[in-house]
Parts: sequence; structure tokens; C-alpha cells
Amino acid sequence: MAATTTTTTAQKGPFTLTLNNGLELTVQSNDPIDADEIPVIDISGIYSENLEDRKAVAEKIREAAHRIGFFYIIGHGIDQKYIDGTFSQAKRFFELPIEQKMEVCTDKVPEAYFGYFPMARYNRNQKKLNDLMEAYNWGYNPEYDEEAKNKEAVKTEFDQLWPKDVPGFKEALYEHHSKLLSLARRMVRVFALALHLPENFFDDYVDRPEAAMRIAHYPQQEASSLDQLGIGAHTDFECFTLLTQDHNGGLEVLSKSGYWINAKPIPGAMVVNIADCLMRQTNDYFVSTVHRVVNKTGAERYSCPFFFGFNKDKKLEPVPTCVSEENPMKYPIMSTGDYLKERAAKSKSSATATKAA
Ligand SMILES: O=C(O)CCC(=O)C(=O)O
Ligand SMILES: [Fe+2]
Repeated sequence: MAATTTTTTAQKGPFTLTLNNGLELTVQSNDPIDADEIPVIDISGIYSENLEDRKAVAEKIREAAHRIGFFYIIGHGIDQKYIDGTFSQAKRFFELPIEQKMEVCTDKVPEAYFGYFPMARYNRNQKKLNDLMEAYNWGYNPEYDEEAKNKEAVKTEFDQLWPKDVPGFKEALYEHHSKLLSLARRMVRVFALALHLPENFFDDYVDRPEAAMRIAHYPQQEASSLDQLGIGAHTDFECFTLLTQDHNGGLEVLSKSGYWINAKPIPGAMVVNIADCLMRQTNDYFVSTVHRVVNKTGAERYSCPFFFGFNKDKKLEPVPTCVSEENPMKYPIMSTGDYLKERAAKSKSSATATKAA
């Protein structure tokens, strides 16, 4: 584990923030603020038989996805028992001896973004100290997809990256994953309505989606957030993320005005954020917003993001309602698979710190 030191460097800005994709942004202050910019949206209307109810949810999502790219959802229908199950598996996994965790280290699959990401190994924003977190990622498997049309297994090296001798771990995590998969497919329909497209516009984009999930563990950090972060500032790669966080807090979202806003935990709510693929697909109408984690809560923090993207072979190209002669296409067209591969490789290599962890 990285040594932690406390520094008294002033937290006042403005600062230039460099993301690992090269993007530079201005941050006004390093201190997070409380603000009510992240709306809480009751999405129970997505389960209504009445199209008008679904459209009403979609309009709220349209506003939030365009303005800040982050919102809380309540009424999402995910039973608390799956969330509790995942958090208890997370604690169990991260308490394993380091040798056992290293048996499933992500280094074994250089091309993929799965397996164990060791504590304080990465450094996304060139901070003095590496990001103080560890994580375990796993991916889509049609065997655990209740709605899969094609049950043929996905044969990736990742299949080998389940820890041995942790009975029930994989099953409990996939139980939660499969519920989130169904919710994500509903969300895709609501996003289509939010973009003023037919509700089924993306249906055949998500029959074999990129749907990776992660459990993450952030110890309390002593160092100043100028010197160290829990997870450095970044945007997510896929279409959107459904994040379940524990009650501790620590997630911060960069507002357009350049302030870090606390995305405080709300009991029973999940945080949704737009990610880069959907930003490209909407020609920047929906914003993929920069976020980070700083755990100064005095407690161990756990979280569980579910990253949802389209089928690998689907093209990332702007939807018809987001492109016109006056608003031409901003990004070259490429497949979801190629885009995600490029981003994951960059993140894994450029995020690896040279400093000893
Ligand atoms: O732990 C969190 O709250 C956020 C994690 C995150 O942003 C990520 O893993 O991409
Ligand atoms: Fe993220």
C-alpha cells in the first residue's frame, strides 16, 4: 500500500486538470462544494404501461443528461438484497491475502479491463501519490443474462479471472449484474425517448452489450487531495454508468463552472452518469462529465459501478435528432468495440504509475 502523507498545500485554484485522454480543463477550486445541481429523478414511470408516463421520466432525464450528465435515480426497482449481497462479497474479496488477489490480477489480460486492479497502482492525474483504491472488474456473460437471445458463452481470457476458493462469489455478483442489465435495457429505451427518437431505437444495440461491473474499495486517505485521490478525475468510456455507493460519500462531480460538487449518497438511490459513447452518439448533446473520488470520510468506502455500453459491433455515430447541417458530426464514426478497446488500453497503460506503490 502506498505511504500516505499529509500536506498543507493550499486548495485554492484555479487549476488546470489534465485527463489521461489529454483533455485539459480548468478547475476553480480543489475543495468540493455542496450544491443541488444533481437532480433526483423518480424513474418508476419507466415501468408504466402508459407511454406518457415513460415520456415524462424521459424529459427529466433529457434535462439532466444535457445540463450536467449526472442524476440520481429512485424507484429503479433493484432490490436492496442484491446491493447488500454485492457489498458483502466486496468486503470478503478485498480482505483476501494479496497473493490470492494477485492470482486474478488484470495484468494477466493486457487487452481487457477485467480482474483485480491492485491498491494504489494507478495514477490518473499525475498526482504525487497513486490513487488510493483497489478494484475487481468482471464482464457480460450471456449465461447470466435473463434476456439473452444467444446463450453462447463469451470466450475471453477473462473467464479465468474469477478467484479460486471463494464459493458463491461469482454467483452473487452475477445475480446483481443480471438485475442491473435489465434495468440498463429499460434505461436505454428511456434515453431513446429523451432524444426524441422512437422508444425502440436502440433495442437491437443491446442484445449482447458491453456490460462490465466493478467492486471498488477506497481506504480513508490522509494526504491532501492535491497530492492524492481515491480515483483520479476521469470520464467513463461506455454509454452510461449505474453507480451504487455505500453510505460514506466521497464521489465528486465537476460542474460546468469548474467546481467539484459532492455527489452525496442518498439511501436507496443510484447515481447515473452519461459516459463517452453516449456523448459521441448524441454529438455532445448529452455530456460525459468528469468525476473523481476522494475518501476523507474516516471510513473504508465501497462502491459498485455498472458500466453499460452497446454491442461491440454497433457503430458510434450521431443519432438523427442530434446532427444537422448547422450542427455537423463532431467525431469520426467507429465501432463501439474499437473505441472501448482503445480507451481501455490507454487507461491501463497511461494510468499505471511509475512510482512504487
Ligand atoms: O467509486 C465511485 O463512486 C466512482 C467510481 C468511478 O468513477 C469509476 O470506477 O469509474
Ligand atoms: Fe467513473
